[in-house]
Amino acid sequence: MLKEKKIGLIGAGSMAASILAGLTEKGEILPQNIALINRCNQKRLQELTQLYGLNEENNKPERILEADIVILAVKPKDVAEVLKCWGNRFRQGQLIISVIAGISTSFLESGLKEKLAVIRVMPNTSCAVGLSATAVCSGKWVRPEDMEIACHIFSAIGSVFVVQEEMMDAVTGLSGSGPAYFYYMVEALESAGVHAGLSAAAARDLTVQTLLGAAQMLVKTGKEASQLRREVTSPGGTTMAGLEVLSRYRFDEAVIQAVLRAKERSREMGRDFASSR
Ligand SMILES: NC(=O)C1=CN([C@@H]2O[C@H](COP(=O)(O)OP(=O)(O)OC[C@H]3O[C@@H](n4cnc5c(N)ncnc54)[C@H](O)[C@@H]3O)[C@@H](O)[C@H]2O)C=CC1
Ligand SMILES: O=C(O)[C@@H]1CCC=N1
Repeated sequence: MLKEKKIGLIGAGSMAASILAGLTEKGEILPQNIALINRCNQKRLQELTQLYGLNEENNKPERILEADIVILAVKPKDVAEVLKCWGNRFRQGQLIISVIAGISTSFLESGLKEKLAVIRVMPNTSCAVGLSATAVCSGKWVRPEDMEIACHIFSAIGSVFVVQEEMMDAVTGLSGSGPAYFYYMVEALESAGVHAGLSAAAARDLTVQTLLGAAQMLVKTGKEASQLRREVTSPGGTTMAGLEVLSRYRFDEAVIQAVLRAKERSREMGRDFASSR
Protein backbone atom coordinates (compact mmCIF):
# COMPACT_ATOMS: atom_id res chain seq x y z
CA MET A 1 0.00 0.00 0.00
CA LEU A 2 2.74 2.46 0.95
CA LYS A 3 5.28 1.25 -1.57
CA GLU A 4 3.66 3.23 -4.39
CA LYS A 5 3.39 6.35 -2.26
CA LYS A 6 5.79 9.24 -2.14
CA ILE A 7 6.32 10.42 1.40
CA GLY A 8 7.68 13.81 2.43
CA LEU A 9 8.96 14.41 5.93
CA ILE A 10 9.42 17.94 7.25
CA GLY A 11 11.77 17.88 10.25
CA ALA A 12 14.58 15.36 10.66
CA GLY A 13 14.56 14.97 14.43
CA SER A 14 14.01 12.09 16.86
CA MET A 15 10.46 11.40 15.75
CA ALA A 16 11.25 11.42 12.04
CA ALA A 17 14.16 9.07 12.74
CA SER A 18 11.97 6.71 14.77
CA ILE A 19 9.30 6.61 12.04
CA LEU A 20 11.90 6.06 9.31
CA ALA A 21 13.65 3.38 11.34
CA GLY A 22 10.41 1.46 11.90
CA LEU A 23 9.08 1.78 8.35
CA THR A 24 12.35 0.92 6.61
CA GLU A 25 13.04 -1.99 8.96
CA LYS A 26 9.60 -3.40 8.12
CA GLY A 27 10.19 -2.84 4.38
CA GLU A 28 6.94 -0.83 4.33
CA ILE A 29 8.37 2.06 2.33
CA LEU A 30 10.84 2.37 -0.48
CA PRO A 31 13.69 4.63 0.63
CA GLN A 32 13.85 6.15 -2.86
CA ASN A 33 10.27 7.43 -2.39
CA ILE A 34 11.13 9.45 0.68
CA ALA A 35 11.91 13.16 0.72
CA LEU A 36 13.28 14.51 3.98
CA ILE A 37 14.04 18.10 4.80
CA ASN A 38 15.38 19.77 7.89
CA ARG A 39 15.99 23.34 8.92
CA CYS A 40 19.56 24.44 9.78
CA ASN A 41 21.12 21.13 10.69
CA GLN A 42 22.23 19.67 7.36
CA LYS A 43 24.60 17.26 9.09
CA ARG A 44 21.62 15.64 10.76
CA LEU A 45 19.85 15.41 7.41
CA GLN A 46 22.85 13.68 5.85
CA GLU A 47 23.11 11.34 8.82
CA LEU A 48 19.49 10.13 8.47
CA THR A 49 19.78 10.01 4.67
CA GLN A 50 22.73 7.63 4.97
CA LEU A 51 21.33 5.61 7.84
CA TYR A 52 18.04 4.82 6.07
CA GLY A 53 19.43 4.61 2.51
CA LEU A 54 17.44 7.62 1.28
CA ASN A 55 18.22 9.41 -1.95
CA GLU A 56 19.92 12.71 -1.19
CA GLU A 57 18.55 14.12 -4.46
CA ASN A 58 15.02 13.85 -3.03
CA ASN A 59 15.76 16.06 -0.06
CA LYS A 60 14.45 19.21 -1.71
CA PRO A 61 11.33 21.34 -1.25
CA GLU A 62 10.01 20.43 -4.71
CA ARG A 63 9.99 16.75 -3.75
CA ILE A 64 7.95 17.54 -0.66
CA LEU A 65 5.41 19.18 -2.96
CA GLU A 66 5.29 16.02 -5.10
CA ALA A 67 4.69 13.75 -2.12
CA ASP A 68 1.36 11.96 -1.67
CA ILE A 69 1.76 12.06 2.09
CA VAL A 70 3.53 14.81 4.02
CA ILE A 71 4.47 14.14 7.63
CA LEU A 72 5.03 17.23 9.77
CA ALA A 73 7.60 16.36 12.43
CA VAL A 74 8.78 19.71 13.76
CA LYS A 75 8.48 21.06 17.29
CA PRO A 76 5.28 22.96 18.13
CA LYS A 77 7.24 26.24 18.26
CA ASP A 78 8.16 25.78 14.58
CA VAL A 79 4.69 25.04 13.30
CA ALA A 80 3.88 28.66 12.43
CA GLU A 81 6.99 28.89 10.27
CA VAL A 82 6.15 25.62 8.53
CA LEU A 83 2.64 26.83 7.73
CA LYS A 84 4.00 30.14 6.51
CA CYS A 85 6.44 28.39 4.22
CA TRP A 86 4.23 25.53 3.01
CA GLY A 87 0.62 26.47 3.73
CA ASN A 88 0.06 28.05 0.31
CA ARG A 89 2.08 25.47 -1.56
CA PHE A 90 0.65 22.10 -0.55
CA ARG A 91 -1.59 20.92 -3.34
CA GLN A 92 -5.02 19.35 -3.45
CA GLY A 93 -4.82 15.59 -2.90
CA GLN A 94 -1.87 15.65 -0.52
CA LEU A 95 -2.48 14.01 2.83
CA ILE A 96 -0.97 15.92 5.73
CA ILE A 97 -0.07 13.91 8.83
CA SER A 98 1.09 15.84 11.87
CA VAL A 99 2.89 14.27 14.82
CA ILE A 100 3.23 17.68 16.48
CA ALA A 101 2.18 17.67 20.13
CA GLY A 102 -0.58 20.05 21.15
CA ILE A 103 -1.36 21.43 17.69
CA SER A 104 -4.93 20.84 16.56
CA THR A 105 -6.08 19.79 13.13
CA SER A 106 -8.21 22.96 12.92
CA PHE A 107 -5.16 25.12 13.56
CA LEU A 108 -3.23 23.32 10.82
CA GLU A 109 -6.21 23.49 8.44
CA SER A 110 -6.50 27.22 9.01
CA GLY A 111 -2.92 27.65 7.80
CA LEU A 112 -3.46 25.77 4.54
CA LYS A 113 -4.73 27.36 1.36
CA GLU A 114 -6.41 24.18 0.11
CA LYS A 115 -8.96 22.10 1.98
CA LEU A 116 -6.59 19.27 2.65
CA ALA A 117 -6.99 16.11 4.67
CA VAL A 118 -5.12 16.67 7.95
CA ILE A 119 -4.59 13.78 10.33
CA ARG A 120 -3.11 14.33 13.76
CA VAL A 121 -1.25 11.44 15.32
CA MET A 122 0.54 10.97 18.59
CA PRO A 123 3.06 8.15 18.33
CA ASN A 124 6.00 7.57 20.61
CA THR A 125 9.66 6.90 19.94
CA SER A 126 9.08 3.13 20.17
CA CYS A 127 8.13 3.46 16.47
CA ALA A 128 11.81 2.75 15.94
CA VAL A 129 11.32 -0.85 17.11
CA GLY A 130 7.81 -1.30 15.75
CA LEU A 131 6.16 -0.96 19.15
CA SER A 132 4.69 2.53 19.29
CA ALA A 133 1.33 3.18 20.90
CA THR A 134 -0.10 5.65 18.41
CA ALA A 135 -3.33 7.59 18.68
CA VAL A 136 -4.85 8.94 15.48
CA CYS A 137 -7.61 11.48 14.92
CA SER A 138 -8.97 13.12 11.85
CA GLY A 139 -9.44 16.68 10.70
CA LYS A 140 -12.36 18.18 8.83
CA TRP A 141 -11.55 17.09 5.28
CA VAL A 142 -10.35 13.57 5.98
CA ARG A 143 -11.89 10.76 3.93
CA PRO A 144 -12.02 7.13 5.14
CA GLU A 145 -9.25 6.23 2.67
CA ASP A 146 -6.97 8.91 4.18
CA MET A 147 -7.56 7.49 7.65
CA GLU A 148 -6.81 4.04 6.28
CA ILE A 149 -3.44 5.22 4.98
CA ALA A 150 -2.50 6.89 8.28
CA CYS A 151 -3.57 3.84 10.28
CA HIS A 152 -1.62 1.62 7.88
CA ILE A 153 1.56 3.66 8.34
CA PHE A 154 1.40 3.61 12.11
CA SER A 155 0.15 0.05 12.47
CA ALA A 156 3.30 -1.01 10.61
CA ILE A 157 5.27 0.45 13.51
CA GLY A 158 3.08 -0.36 16.48
CA SER A 159 -0.52 -0.35 17.66
CA VAL A 160 -2.99 2.26 16.51
CA PHE A 161 -5.87 3.69 18.51
CA VAL A 162 -8.37 5.92 16.74
CA VAL A 163 -9.56 8.61 19.16
CA GLN A 164 -11.57 11.81 19.21
CA GLU A 165 -9.35 14.88 18.98
CA GLU A 166 -10.37 16.03 22.51
CA MET A 167 -8.43 13.01 23.81
CA MET A 168 -5.15 13.93 22.15
CA ASP A 169 -3.70 15.97 25.02
CA ALA A 170 -4.39 13.12 27.43
CA VAL A 171 -2.83 10.63 25.01
CA THR A 172 0.21 12.87 24.68
CA GLY A 173 0.64 13.01 28.46
CA LEU A 174 0.27 9.25 28.79
CA SER A 175 1.71 7.37 25.82
CA GLY A 176 3.47 10.14 23.86
CA SER A 177 5.65 11.03 26.82
CA GLY A 178 5.21 7.57 28.37
CA PRO A 179 8.47 5.97 27.24
CA ALA A 180 10.36 8.64 29.20
CA TYR A 181 8.50 7.73 32.41
CA PHE A 182 9.53 4.11 32.03
CA TYR A 183 13.12 5.09 31.19
CA TYR A 184 13.17 7.24 34.33
CA MET A 185 11.96 4.26 36.35
CA VAL A 186 14.62 2.09 34.74
CA GLU A 187 17.32 4.66 35.59
CA ALA A 188 16.11 4.65 39.18
CA LEU A 189 16.04 0.85 39.35
CA GLU A 190 19.53 0.59 37.84
CA SER A 191 20.82 3.02 40.37
CA ALA A 192 18.99 1.14 43.14
CA GLY A 193 20.62 -2.09 42.00
CA VAL A 194 24.06 -0.50 42.27
CA HIS A 195 23.22 0.86 45.73
CA ALA A 196 22.18 -2.65 46.68
CA GLY A 197 25.63 -3.97 45.67
CA LEU A 198 25.22 -5.14 42.05
CA SER A 199 27.51 -4.13 39.21
CA ALA A 200 26.08 -1.46 36.87
CA ALA A 201 25.92 -4.00 34.03
CA ALA A 202 24.07 -6.59 36.12
CA ALA A 203 21.68 -3.94 37.44
CA ARG A 204 20.87 -2.82 33.90
CA ASP A 205 20.40 -6.33 32.49
CA LEU A 206 18.21 -7.45 35.39
CA THR A 207 16.12 -4.28 35.22
CA VAL A 208 15.57 -4.40 31.47
CA GLN A 209 14.65 -8.09 31.48
CA THR A 210 12.28 -7.49 34.39
CA LEU A 211 10.56 -4.67 32.49
CA LEU A 212 10.33 -6.78 29.34
CA GLY A 213 8.92 -9.74 31.29
CA ALA A 214 6.37 -7.58 33.10
CA ALA A 215 5.22 -6.01 29.80
CA GLN A 216 4.87 -9.45 28.20
CA MET A 217 2.95 -10.74 31.23
CA LEU A 218 0.49 -7.88 30.87
CA VAL A 219 0.07 -8.55 27.16
CA LYS A 220 0.06 -12.35 27.17
CA THR A 221 -1.97 -13.13 30.30
CA GLY A 222 -4.45 -10.29 29.81
CA LYS A 223 -4.57 -9.96 33.59
CA GLU A 224 -4.97 -6.61 35.31
CA ALA A 225 -1.73 -5.02 36.53
CA SER A 226 -3.10 -5.04 40.09
CA GLN A 227 -3.64 -8.81 39.94
CA LEU A 228 -0.16 -9.47 38.55
CA ARG A 229 1.24 -7.22 41.29
CA ARG A 230 -0.61 -9.24 43.93
CA GLU A 231 0.81 -12.46 42.47
CA VAL A 232 4.35 -11.17 43.05
CA THR A 233 3.60 -9.95 46.54
CA SER A 234 3.92 -12.66 49.19
CA PRO A 235 2.39 -11.69 52.53
CA GLY A 236 5.11 -10.32 54.78
CA GLY A 237 7.67 -10.78 52.00
CA THR A 238 10.20 -8.65 50.17
CA THR A 239 7.85 -7.16 47.55
CA MET A 240 5.42 -6.03 50.21
CA ALA A 241 8.27 -4.35 52.05
CA GLY A 242 9.40 -2.58 48.87
CA LEU A 243 5.87 -1.54 47.81
CA GLU A 244 5.20 -0.08 51.25
CA VAL A 245 8.10 2.28 50.70
CA LEU A 246 6.80 3.28 47.24
CA SER A 247 3.39 3.91 48.74
CA ARG A 248 4.86 5.96 51.61
CA TYR A 249 6.63 8.13 49.00
CA ARG A 250 3.29 8.41 47.11
CA PHE A 251 4.58 6.82 43.93
CA ASP A 252 1.13 6.51 42.36
CA GLU A 253 0.27 10.14 43.12
CA ALA A 254 3.55 11.27 41.56
CA VAL A 255 2.76 9.32 38.38
CA ILE A 256 -0.80 10.66 38.17
CA GLN A 257 0.40 14.23 38.64
CA ALA A 258 3.12 13.73 36.00
CA VAL A 259 0.63 12.58 33.37
CA LEU A 260 -1.85 15.37 34.22
CA ARG A 261 0.90 17.97 34.01
CA ALA A 262 2.09 16.59 30.66
CA LYS A 263 -1.51 16.67 29.39
CA GLU A 264 -1.84 20.28 30.51
CA ARG A 265 1.48 21.14 28.88
CA SER A 266 0.23 19.70 25.60
CA ARG A 267 -2.80 22.02 25.88
CA GLU A 268 -0.59 24.99 26.74
CA MET A 269 1.68 24.35 23.76
CA GLY A 270 -1.35 24.25 21.47
CA ARG A 271 -2.57 27.56 22.89
CA ASP A 272 0.82 29.31 22.97
CA PHE A 273 1.99 28.38 19.52
CA ALA A 274 -1.41 28.76 17.92
CA SER A 275 -1.77 32.30 19.26
CA SER A 276 1.78 33.26 18.21
CA ARG A 277 0.87 32.98 14.52
N1 LIG B 1 10.21 12.87 20.63
C1 LIG B 1 9.10 12.22 20.97
O1 LIG B 1 9.09 11.29 21.79
C2 LIG B 1 7.81 12.59 20.33
C3 LIG B 1 7.67 13.78 19.64
N2 LIG B 1 6.47 14.11 19.09
C4 LIG B 1 6.33 15.36 18.38
O2 LIG B 1 7.11 15.25 17.21
C5 LIG B 1 7.60 16.53 16.83
C6 LIG B 1 9.08 16.44 16.59
O3 LIG B 1 9.69 16.07 17.80
P1 LIG B 1 11.20 15.59 17.84
O4 LIG B 1 11.48 14.80 16.62
O5 LIG B 1 11.43 15.05 19.17
O6 LIG B 1 11.91 17.04 17.72
P2 LIG B 1 13.38 17.35 17.21
O7 LIG B 1 13.73 18.69 17.73
O8 LIG B 1 14.27 16.19 17.46
O9 LIG B 1 13.19 17.47 15.62
C7 LIG B 1 12.53 18.51 14.98
C8 LIG B 1 13.30 18.80 13.70
O10 LIG B 1 12.56 19.71 12.93
C9 LIG B 1 13.47 20.58 12.28
N3 LIG B 1 12.78 21.79 11.85
C10 LIG B 1 12.34 22.82 12.60
N4 LIG B 1 11.73 23.72 11.84
C11 LIG B 1 11.76 23.26 10.57
C12 LIG B 1 11.29 23.75 9.33
N5 LIG B 1 10.67 24.91 9.24
N6 LIG B 1 11.50 23.00 8.22
C13 LIG B 1 12.15 21.82 8.31
N7 LIG B 1 12.62 21.30 9.46
C14 LIG B 1 12.41 22.00 10.58
C15 LIG B 1 14.55 20.82 13.30
O11 LIG B 1 15.74 21.25 12.69
C16 LIG B 1 14.66 19.44 13.95
O12 LIG B 1 15.65 18.66 13.32
C17 LIG B 1 7.27 17.49 17.97
O13 LIG B 1 6.21 18.31 17.61
C18 LIG B 1 6.87 16.59 19.11
O14 LIG B 1 5.84 17.18 19.86
C19 LIG B 1 5.40 13.28 19.11
C20 LIG B 1 5.49 12.09 19.77
C21 LIG B 1 6.67 11.66 20.48
O1 LIG C 1 8.12 16.04 25.02
C1 LIG C 1 7.39 16.35 24.07
O2 LIG C 1 6.89 17.48 24.00
C2 LIG C 1 7.12 15.34 23.00
C3 LIG C 1 5.67 15.05 22.85
C4 LIG C 1 5.46 13.67 23.36
C5 LIG C 1 6.81 13.18 23.56
N1 LIG C 1 7.71 14.07 23.33
